[in-house]
Amino acid sequence: MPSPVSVVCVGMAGSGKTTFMQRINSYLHEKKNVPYVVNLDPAVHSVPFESNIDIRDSINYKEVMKQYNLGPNGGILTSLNLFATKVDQIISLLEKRTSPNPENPSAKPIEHILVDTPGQIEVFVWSASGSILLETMATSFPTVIAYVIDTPRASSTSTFMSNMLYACSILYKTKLPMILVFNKTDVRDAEFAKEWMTDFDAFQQALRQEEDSGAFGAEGGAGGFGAGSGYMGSLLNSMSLMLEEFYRHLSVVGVSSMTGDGVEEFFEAVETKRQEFERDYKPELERKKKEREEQTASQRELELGKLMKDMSVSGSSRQPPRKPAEEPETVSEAEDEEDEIIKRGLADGEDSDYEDYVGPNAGDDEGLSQRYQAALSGSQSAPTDQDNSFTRYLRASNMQK
Ligand SMILES: Nc1nc2c(ncn2[C@@H]2O[C@H](COP(=O)(O)OP(=O)(O)OP(=O)(O)O)[C@@H](O)[C@H]2O)c(=O)[nH]1
Repeated sequence: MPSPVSVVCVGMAGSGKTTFMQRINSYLHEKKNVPYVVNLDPAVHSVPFESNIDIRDSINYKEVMKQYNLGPNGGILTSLNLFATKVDQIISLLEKRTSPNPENPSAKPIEHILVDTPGQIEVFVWSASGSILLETMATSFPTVIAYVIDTPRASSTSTFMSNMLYACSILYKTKLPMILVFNKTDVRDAEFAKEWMTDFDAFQQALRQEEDSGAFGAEGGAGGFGAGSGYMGSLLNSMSLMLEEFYRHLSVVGVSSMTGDGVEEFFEAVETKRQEFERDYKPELERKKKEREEQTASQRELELGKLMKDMSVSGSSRQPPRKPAEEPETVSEAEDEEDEIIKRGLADGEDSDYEDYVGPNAGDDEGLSQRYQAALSGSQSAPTDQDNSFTRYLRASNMQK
């Protein structure tokens, strides 16, 4: 059985993300292939579908704004940051729900995880918490980005190009397979967009038509805009050439979230991208994960080494005490000496007791080092009481749904 795929919907405010989520959710319900729905938008008033995990259940966005004295975007960002601290519990919950249930083997395991994100796209895509959530998700499940575009509003060459550049930057940032969803096809068919992405001449022709109609300003005008020779025209031209390579890595579908047109095609694209993820992205992600783990392990080793060194400096008798004959010659030397005296706990400057002190020997160092190793590795994996209570909370809220 193929592994469950996670579909993360991103898109500019008003592109129809939520309506699209509602549509694909109801499509899967119709197919008796019930998805697992995650809402990551803390500021949304009401969602027209049921979420299994909802950021709003654990984070009160309005309260976050008030407590941290933040504006709307800062509030969303901080809410996401708070939520991201519990990403491990969320992933283990998702893993549990997507694997076969031993108590009910006939129950169909979840095949799709649908994730809705905040309308302020940059708050999610360019924030550390957004990256953490996406990366962690991608290390557990094949993850696909569905970038929703408002087709009627992308029908001029310049807005189309702005949208493509935005999509390109998201692809570059997330490094995940992407599907371009041209939404609202009941208002404007997406054929023009597909054509512009595959046929450079068609895009050039549309560009020329817009220039001729004066869309970028009159010929010989202040900006020098004009037929064929204008700044905007040549910029759009070279950008569309540059984006050719980017287009090749995308799946493009036209959808109407209103009528449901194109939804089947969308899920075909999801399947193609899931396979692509397994083939191309997963090995790269695993290589990076291994690299990070190795880095963390060597960093931990380094910290441990430093810790052991510090302990032997402050606690052992390896450092010979300064001879009383050596008088300090400068103020800083005098201060250093005073520090030394405080360290030894000999306020009167006599160091006879200090000579008697026996620091930890090499065998003890080793034992201590092992104990620290154990403690450090333990602190990485053992869930705290707080973690457990959050998991219980998530489970409870999930059961109610
Ligand atoms: N005609 C038409 N309108 C649509 C379609 N999808 C969404 N809309 C409309 O577009 C508007 C915005 O839709 P939303 O789903 O709220 O968009 P959103 O991207 O979630 O918006 P934010 O919550 O601000 O991020 C609403 O008025 C929808 O009714 C569609 O396929 N066709």
